[in-house]
Amino acid sequence: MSTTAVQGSDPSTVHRGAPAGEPLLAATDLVAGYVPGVNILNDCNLVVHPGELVGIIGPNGAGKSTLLKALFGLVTIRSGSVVLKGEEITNHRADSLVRRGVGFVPQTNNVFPSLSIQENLEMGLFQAPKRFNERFDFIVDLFPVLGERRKQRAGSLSGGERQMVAMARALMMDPSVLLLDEPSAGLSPVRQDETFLRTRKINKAGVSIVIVEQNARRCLQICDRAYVLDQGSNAYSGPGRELMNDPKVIELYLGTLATDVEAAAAADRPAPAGPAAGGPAAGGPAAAGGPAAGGPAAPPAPPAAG
Ligand SMILES: Nc1ncnc2c1ncn2[C@@H]1O[C@H](COP(=O)(O)OP(=O)(O)OP(=O)(O)O)[C@@H](O)[C@H]1O
Repeated sequence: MSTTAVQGSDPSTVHRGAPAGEPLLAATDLVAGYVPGVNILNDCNLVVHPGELVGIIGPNGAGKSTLLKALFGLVTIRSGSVVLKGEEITNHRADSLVRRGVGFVPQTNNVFPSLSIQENLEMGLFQAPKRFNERFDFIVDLFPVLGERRKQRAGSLSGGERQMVAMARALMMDPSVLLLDEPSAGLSPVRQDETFLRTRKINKAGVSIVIVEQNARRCLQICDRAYVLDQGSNAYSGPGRELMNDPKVIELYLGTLATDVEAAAAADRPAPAGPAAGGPAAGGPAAAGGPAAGGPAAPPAPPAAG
């Protein structure tokens, strides 16, 4: 089945493949931006149903990170609405969103390097410290290594391990939906794989997830549904594996099929032209927003990921 290009904001095309029933999170016709008069999101739509893992992919500068930040109150929404569990949360402050069940993991500066793993997790629960033992048990069930190494300084961890701590910190408040901003960025391929598996594991534990990713193929492999954003609007949407095999999405956003490259290599001829596989080149503007808002002050930048 080929994927439907999104036309206007007809929910049946904008949210193709979405389960029936009341969504957990629904963003409708969002217009948002940083500079007065310049909109980065243009009538952007997204729904997340309970238990879903939803991906957001698209070229550099498409507005993927901006969409997450708008959902989390870090970028002002100029028009449109965000509804969580039937309740309007448009432009609510991040700390209030955290209390209501929205977790956010920024792309960078997302751990306190001078604090231990346990202290980082305590920071994630500063609005409800009495729940520490219960939530810590949940985290250690998911990621046993965090229990074994709870006294280790976060700054001494590898990039992939720091991402794990950042996700765990956001999970401490028991969110119903977790927003992940490019968790694989800057990691080696092996660490990226681990990060995608961890994301899936968190989702299987019952947490709905919205994940923004540069690594479009891996993202489509793990997510239930995905949205392709282009210039701040929905371009395509559908089940992850359908999008991955849709010729238009491949041509515009995913690049040459790996199988084409393999076949070309075997035949010792150039692969078909197209953008680099794995999505457009990284190196877009640095994401604004800093550490998970709704939490304590910004931790200093962690050492380079590895
Ligand atoms: N803090 C900011 N102030 C002004 N403009 C910004 C800010 N952050 C991002 N932008 C602009 O918003 C647009 C969308 O950026 P955004 O980071 O949301 O895109 P993206 O799809 O996540 O891209 P990438 O994959 O490169 O991270 C870009 O044109 C960018 O320059």
